[in-house]
Parts: sequence; C-alpha cells; structure tokens
Amino acid sequence: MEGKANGPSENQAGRSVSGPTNPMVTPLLNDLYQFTMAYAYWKAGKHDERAVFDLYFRKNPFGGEYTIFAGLEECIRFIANFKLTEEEITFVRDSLPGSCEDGFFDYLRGINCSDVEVHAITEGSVVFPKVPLLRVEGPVAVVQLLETPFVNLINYASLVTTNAARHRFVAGKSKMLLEFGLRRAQGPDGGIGASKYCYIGGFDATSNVAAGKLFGIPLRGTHSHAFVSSFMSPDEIIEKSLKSSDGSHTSEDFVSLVQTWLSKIQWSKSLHGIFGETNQSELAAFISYALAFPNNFLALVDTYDVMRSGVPNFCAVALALNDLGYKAVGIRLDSGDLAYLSCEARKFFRTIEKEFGVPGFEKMSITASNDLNEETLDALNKQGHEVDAFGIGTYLVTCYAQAALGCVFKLVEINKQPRIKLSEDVSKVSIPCKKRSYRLYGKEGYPLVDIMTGENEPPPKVGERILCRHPFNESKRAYVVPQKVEELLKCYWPGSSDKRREDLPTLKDTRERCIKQLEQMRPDHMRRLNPTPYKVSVSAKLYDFIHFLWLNEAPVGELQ
Ligand SMILES: Nc1ncnc2c1ncn2[C@@H]1O[C@H](COP(=O)(O)OP(=O)(O)OP(=O)(O)O)[C@@H](O)[C@H]1O
Ligand SMILES: O=P(O)(O)OC[C@H]1O[C@H](OP(=O)(O)OP(=O)(O)O)[C@H](O)[C@@H]1O
Ligand SMILES: O=C(O)c1cccnc1
Ligand SMILES: [Mg+2]
Repeated sequence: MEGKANGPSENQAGRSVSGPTNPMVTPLLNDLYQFTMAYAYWKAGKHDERAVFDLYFRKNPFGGEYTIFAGLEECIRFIANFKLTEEEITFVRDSLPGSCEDGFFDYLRGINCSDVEVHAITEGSVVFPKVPLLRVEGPVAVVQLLETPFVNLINYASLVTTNAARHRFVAGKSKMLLEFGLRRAQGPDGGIGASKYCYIGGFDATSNVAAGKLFGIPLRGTHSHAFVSSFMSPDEIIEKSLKSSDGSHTSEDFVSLVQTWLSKIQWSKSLHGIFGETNQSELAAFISYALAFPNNFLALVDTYDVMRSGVPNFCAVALALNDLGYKAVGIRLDSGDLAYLSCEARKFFRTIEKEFGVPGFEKMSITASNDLNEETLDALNKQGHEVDAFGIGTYLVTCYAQAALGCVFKLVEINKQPRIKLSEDVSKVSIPCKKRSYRLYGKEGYPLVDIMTGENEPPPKVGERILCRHPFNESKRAYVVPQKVEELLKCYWPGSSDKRREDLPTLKDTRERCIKQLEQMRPDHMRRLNPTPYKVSVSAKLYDFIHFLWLNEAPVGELQ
C-alpha cells in the first residue's frame, strides 16, 4: 500500500525508508495554519532559524498510570520521504491569500527533512506524561509543517496500543486475544491502524486481511450467524463424502456419521435429557463448515440456543471428524452470559470425553465475543469462566473509554534560546530547553523515575545519588541512587548531523519490547483501581531554570 509518490527514499545513511503505509499521509495532511505560519516565518526571514520542539502528552489515558508509545515508524517514513509535489504547491498557493509572494513557493519546492533531526523513545516503550516522546530539531518553518502529521500519527497509535495492552493485562498472558474491530473502526485507516497497534499492544491476531498482508500479523477468524442461518437442513448437503485425515479411507456419508453421533450423545447416560431435537439449520451449517475445513472446524454456537442446540451439534460434528482422524478446534460464544455458558460448554465437553473416551475433547477451545471490554473481561475473571480466546472489536478499536490521547508539540528552544509556554493550568506549562531524558532503575529492577535534564548536563550515573525534582511542585523531590540508567531519546533521523541512525525495529520486535516493558513495571503502577503514579522529574538545574524562565516571561500583575 505504498503510494507511488511515497516510494522508498535514500536517507543520510544511504538506507532506504519506504513511504508512509497510508498514501494519504502527505505534507498536505496538515492544518492550514502550519502553511500560513511557514509563510510568515519566511516573510520575516526567520524560516531557517533552528528550532527544537518536544512531542509529548499530559495525562495517561483510561484512568491508568502508563501509556505505550507507538506510531514512530510512520513518522520516520513520513519525513524520510517529505517533499511537496508541484500539484501540492499549486494547491497551497491557491489556498493562501493572493498577496503571498512567489519566492515562498520556490522555498516550499526546495524543502525536505534532510536538515531535521529526530530523537525519539523506541516504539513499543512504556512512557509517561510530560517526557518527550519525540524531540524534533530543524529549520522552524519545516519542523512546524511536521507538527500536525506527527501528532496525528502518534495520538491514535499510542492510544489504541495502550488500550490493547490494558485488555491484555486484564485477560492475562495465557488467553488468546483476537482483534475483530475492522467493521467498527473509524474508517479504513482506523481499521488498519487498530490491527497494527493492537498487535503491538499484545493481541495475538486480527481478522483484518489487509493488515495481515501489510504487516504480517497472524490472521484468525471463525464464521458468522449468517452462515449458520443460511442453511435450512442437512438434506441440502449434496457432497457428503470426507476423506480421513491420513487419506487411508473415506466416509461416503459424513452427514449420516454426524447424525449417528448426535443421537448417541442425545441418548448417552450422562447427557440424556439435557437437549432434545437440535436445530437442523445449524447442524447443516456446521457439517458444511467441517466438510470445507476438516482441520479447522470452529463453530459459532449461539445462533439458536447454546446448550440445547449449538454445543450438542458441534460435538456431534467434532466426534464424526474425530472418527476420521481430525481434531476440531472449538466453539465461539457471541451472546448471553459468557461466564456461565463457557462453564456449561466445558462441562459438556468433559462429559463427552469421559463418556465416549475421546482424549483431549475437554480441552476444546472456547472463544467469546460480543461487546467485550476491560470491564467485562474483569467481570468474567471475577465470576470464573472457561474462555480460552476473546474476540474484541468495537470497544477496543474505537477506544470507547477515551477518545484521544491529547499529544502536543511544543517549541522548547529557538536559536539556542530556551522557550516556555505558560498557562493558568500548571499541568499545561511546557518544560523548556533542548533536553535529554533518562529512566532510572531501582534495586529491585523496576523503573523508579524518569528524569529530564538540560542537553549538556552530565548524565545520571549508576550508583551516584541524584536529586529528582517534580517539575512544578517545589516540595516534591527525592534522591535516587540508580542501579541502571537508560537514556530514552535515541536518534531515529540524524538530519545533517553525523549521528548514527537507530534502525527501525520490526513489528514483532516492537511487540516484544512492549510486552517485556510492561512485565518490568512495578505492579502498583499497573493495577486498574487507583494505580500509583509513576514519577516524572527534572534535574535540580533544569528545575531552577524552568522557574527562572517562568518568572522572566510571566508579566507581573497589578492590583487595582
Ligand atoms: N458473565 C458476564 N458478566 C458480565 N458481563 C457479561 C457477561 N457475559 C456477557 N457479558 C456482557 O454483557 C453484555 C450483553 O449484552 P447484550 O445484552 O446486548 O447481549 P446479549 O443479549 O447477550 O446478546 P444478543 O442481544 O446479541 O442476543 C455484553 O457486553 C457482554 O460482553
Ligand atoms: O462485539 P465486538 O467487540 O464489536 O466484536 C465484533 C462483533 O462483530 C461480530 O458481530 P456483529 O457485532 O457485527 O453482529 P452481532 O452483534 O449481531 O453478532 C461478532 O460476532 C462480534 O460480536
Ligand atoms: O472471525 C470472526 O469470528 C469475526 C470477525 C470479525 C468480527 N466478528 C467476528
Ligand atoms: Mg455485536
């Protein structure tokens, strides 16, 4: 899905970087004001002034105390191929007032990101408010044009990855998590993005075929109620034969084999009386699905009645498949009390295993779906359930519990002069200066605190005590003796500098990083109810400077 205009480009290190996954990501995927400001910078002769911007968010989403950073690769793909086409320049010209001078459009024609430096936290990392996810340095007019696309590429990516990670946290490691959201996602890009980022956040697979092709994410799926109700009765099945799994023999009438098993189940000692006649439309659908996929037979059992029809029908087909050497996969429940029904279905499978001596039948996989979210997963856990896999769509991909992460892109330095953005609301005051940030680890191996310092301050050292200060609250400070120090910002786009460019990790590596980092967090930061906030701090020197600049920039009020 790489657009022609966005084909691979050579970067400074001579390695090519493909264009953004979504060809709609172009320099025009921007707010108009970025272009009007670019013109005004240019008109003022200021466009090449070297600026440093930080991209960060102010508050963790979903009432939690952590966020997963995602979307970096798409940002790097964007800047690696950043170039306005003639057509785009014409459109910008037509969109700006006629008084704009031609020279500006010649300037636009010449710009790219070869002089922009991007330092970023590695994608898939656990991150916290106020700590820059990206530090972007370059000519102010060019970097300004990156604001909207960067924030756009990171906001939803990080939000949905965090949402996926939270679902994984509640479901537990051992459950299979399937992303089923495409039909409910906010348009095609929302759907593709959700599949990619839910995978990073710890989902195992997606139903989205395009995402499977684009990113190599494992594909999984079952079938729908329409498939079940489209059949009328087993009489309509014409091709009834099924070869055994090892090819040694053929059942000429698989339908009869299933029907024989169904009556055996019905009249068995332990199951007699649980159900009578099962639904024949459903039975026909299951048989047809098994004939089509004898090695992957999984049945949606809630179209008519889970325990009186779906489960017995499934078992009859599974036992017939077993006669031919095939192992059925399991069932999907898509309505009703998922805790209760999963336990009842498991009991049924256990009884079949015992009664008919089919080893492993009890372990048949149970998938549950239907408006699942963190809360319903938590409720199911508390009640006790027998679900092995969860298919989750709407609440996951739309990030129903919180619509946006609220990333911002703030100027922190221009021409080596630190800049600050003040606000009545302290949480909105920006942290000035071109900075470095570090994660300090404690004795038990957990991350203790993130600390930001000025660019030229000496880095924190292992075993050396350092004062970590809350950026805005004078009384909140603590000494830390780190056992490990990790510098957070790495150079992902060196611009014209001679820094080494960090390789973009594969999707699988990013997913593994995310899972590993989450496991490393102290459990009290992770719990769902009243989690402990993770500390984000600044060095003593940066603290003093922030408050010096604050006083310098804030006008003194006059009381009348
Ligand atoms: N044991 C449970 N505890 C808590 N929530 C559950 C449990 N089982 C299912 N749910 C949730 O309860 C909701 C049930 O929704 P709803 O009443 O619309 O569906 P339904 O009646 O089961 O299905 P349908 O209307 O499609 O036949 C879903 O969000 C589902 O995830
Ligand atoms: O419930 P979600 O988390 O969004 O997961 C995806 C849903 O999509 C499918 O059915 P759909 O909702 O289209 O129809 P249904 O509700 O009538 O089964 C599937 O059966 C799930 O229920
Ligand atoms: O494969 C499935 O079962 C599926 C896929 C998308 C949405 N709901 C269910
Ligand atoms: Mg539904």
